[in-house]
Amino acid sequence: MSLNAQTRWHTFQSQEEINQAALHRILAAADAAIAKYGNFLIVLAGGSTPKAVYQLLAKADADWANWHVYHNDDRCLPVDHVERNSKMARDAWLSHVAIPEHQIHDIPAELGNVDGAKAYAQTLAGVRTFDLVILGLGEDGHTASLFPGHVVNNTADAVPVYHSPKPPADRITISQDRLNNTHEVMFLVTGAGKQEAVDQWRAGVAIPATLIQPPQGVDVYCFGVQLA
Ligand SMILES: O=C1O[C@H](COP(=O)(O)O)[C@@H](O)[C@H](O)[C@H]1O
Repeated sequence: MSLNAQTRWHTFQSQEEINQAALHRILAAADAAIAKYGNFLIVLAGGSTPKAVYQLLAKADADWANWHVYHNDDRCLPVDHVERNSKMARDAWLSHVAIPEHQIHDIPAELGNVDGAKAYAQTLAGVRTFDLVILGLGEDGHTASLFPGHVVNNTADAVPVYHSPKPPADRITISQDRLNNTHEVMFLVTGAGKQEAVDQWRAGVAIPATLIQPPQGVDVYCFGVQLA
């Protein structure tokens, strides 16, 4: 199957429509996984795009006791730094629901990219195929902390990132191969400045987001005008 055939584009007219659709997709994936496996393994995107969806999840009714939460990347900054992806997710959502603390797996990016990546690779060791990976798209086409021009590093499930073009320079990301080890992927693509990356993606140009090709393909939630 071609790359584009595995990329399903879902278009919406407003941010609120995207947020509601994403909310329902996440809750449905959770119900299905808990019915099948007894638990739900979700991997969160960072950045600004998913925050409103996380705020909706904070008010949702779900079987939180069976949710296990991971992050697709984080920035090497102090734990309580406003730019930490884990802080954003906790403030918007995770601190407001009854997911057991030991099932919230923050990336220990405060340890630095080498030690933090090693520790997170150990956290991921033996974890089954993820159920749902949520991803964002940067203006330069990056996703998670997989950046254009960087050598793809699949030596471990979590790997250090150096010289990120988007600050901070040091980061940790789940590797391409481990992100692809998932039943579902949902990209949330909104925000100014993403049009060029979307155009490249749709034209079949290789950008970091196109490294994500799990067996079931990916679903991209974006505005209709982005595809016009
Ligand atoms: O730096 C990052 O950027 C991407 C996109 O962020 P956004 O603010 O444009 O939504 C994000 O998906 C990634 O997790 C984050 O670390």
